[in-house]
Amino acid sequence: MSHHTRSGQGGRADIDLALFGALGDLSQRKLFPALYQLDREGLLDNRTRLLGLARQELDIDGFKAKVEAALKTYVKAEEQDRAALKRFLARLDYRQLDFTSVEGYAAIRDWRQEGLERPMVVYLAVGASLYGDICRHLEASGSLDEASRVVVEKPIGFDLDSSNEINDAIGAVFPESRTYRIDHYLGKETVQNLIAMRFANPLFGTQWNQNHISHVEITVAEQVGIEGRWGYFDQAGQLRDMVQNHLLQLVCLIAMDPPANLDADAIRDEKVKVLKALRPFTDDMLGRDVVRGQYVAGTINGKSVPGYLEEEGANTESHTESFVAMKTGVENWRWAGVPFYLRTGKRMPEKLSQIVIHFRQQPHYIFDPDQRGLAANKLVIRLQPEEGIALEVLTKDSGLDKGMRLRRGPLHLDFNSAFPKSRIPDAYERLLLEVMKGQQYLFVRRDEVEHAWRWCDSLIAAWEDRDEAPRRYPAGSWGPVASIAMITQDGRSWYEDY
Ligand SMILES: NC(=O)C1=CN([C@@H]2O[C@H](COP(=O)(O)OP(=O)(O)OC[C@H]3O[C@@H](n4cnc5c(N)ncnc54)[C@H](OP(=O)(O)O)[C@@H]3O)[C@@H](O)[C@H]2O)C=CC1
Ligand SMILES: O=C1O[C@H](COP(=O)(O)O)[C@@H](O)[C@H](O)[C@H]1O
Repeated sequence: MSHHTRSGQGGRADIDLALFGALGDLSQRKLFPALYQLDREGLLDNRTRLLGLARQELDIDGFKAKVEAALKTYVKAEEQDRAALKRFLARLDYRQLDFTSVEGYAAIRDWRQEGLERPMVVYLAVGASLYGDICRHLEASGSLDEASRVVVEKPIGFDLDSSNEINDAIGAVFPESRTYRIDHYLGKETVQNLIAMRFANPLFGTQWNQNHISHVEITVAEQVGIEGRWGYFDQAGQLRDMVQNHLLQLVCLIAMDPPANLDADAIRDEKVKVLKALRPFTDDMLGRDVVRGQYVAGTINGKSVPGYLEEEGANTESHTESFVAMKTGVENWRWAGVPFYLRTGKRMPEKLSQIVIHFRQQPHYIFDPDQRGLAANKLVIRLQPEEGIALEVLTKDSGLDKGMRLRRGPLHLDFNSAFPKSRIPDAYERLLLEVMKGQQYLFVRRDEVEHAWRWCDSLIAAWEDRDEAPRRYPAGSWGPVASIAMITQDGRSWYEDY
């Protein structure tokens, strides 16, 4: 049986996992908790082993103590289960390793000897500058076989050229069919529901085009600032950090044509077509259709927070954007003339990720002329918090004195109350499980990364030519006033029923 399809006893994931950067932030905060949850849910094969790799000298007990502490911190108290924790810790092993030197990689090859009958997943929870070295050293040390898979984190580069270098280095060792590029937004429950909602419901399937949709809005607002990551973030900015990957993936899932089936490449082929059809930015659009912002000191939930230029390690000259809003479009038959308004920023009043599909009005209006603006449906897809989908519909206002007054109200599917018993898994749980099963549909293919960068690079080049300071916005606000003007100039507004 091929390693690719093997799923182990009872459909459980039967792999060995080697985790590079096992003591880093991502591993401790996200990956170990996700792996623990998979184990607790009975989704890991009894034989599955986890090897932590990091620079620190630690014995196995010291490593287990760190992982246990991370689980106690990052797993909800009611989900901590003594038996599951014991079983999980028993799977762990640890090797100290300098990732840049091939010496020491033999330890991975030796650890593999026990598990050769099942595939090894190599997870690179380290900066992308190390991906090339690690892949080469894994190969040179004989630690890999024809079934080994690699998982890599974002950001894949800083622009198209640097992403090509990184992808070439990975591709020299791992073929595309065994490379899993993470975009954790693809692991979020509601993001996957976009596929189910669009392609399983004829109601939406027939309406999903420029004949029926007037515009699309995507807001990904974060309450956090840059969380001590000045060194990385100031080089990147919100366009590279959030738009190039997460927001463009959301655009793809909203805009793509129906795939022929649910195979990874069928889905990814359709996403690539969307990325290729994104309207490129020209210089004259910059002032009108794009707003860059940077937060200054303000207040969130009654607490004062510093401005971007006062963050730890800041360089006070920086013009890096912590907010971006833009109007773009997908230039094809389905979406011609439908604006896609995107906005994302740090230090906004609340954490909120949502997509709003605005449907067109009826061709002929017969109700109160004062209510004309109300008369259209909106589909609100809430990614976080409180995952759910609401369809805003119009009904008659009740009461004898109301005549035929219209009233807006939601047909609402709140995942937590509709399906109270089902825990909504963290994105990393889903993604890790899919890698273990050898399924690639929730991972980003190389050409998706390339087209996304090509589009972003055109915008960045235009920004660099202008070298304008970003507009200021107070922390705790919804971004620069210009981002509101950008949409009101089209006679629309950002959806505000939060
Ligand atoms: N943290 C997050 O929430 C997210 C992270 N990512 C991506 O995930 C990756 C990891 O991020 P994060 O966990 O935050 O980074 P960290 O810096 O916290 O972790 C990286 C780990 O790798 C170790 N390391 C670095 N170089 C070497 C080396 N030469 N030899 C051995 N060990 C080494 C570090 O060890 P030491 O501490 O000793 O230097 C550290 O433990 C990055 O690509 C990041 O962009 C993506 C999305 C979210
Ligand atoms: O990839 C990243 O995502 C987080 C936001 O993720 P979310 O799941 O909390 O919405 C962002 O804060 C970070 O800067 C970025 O690198």
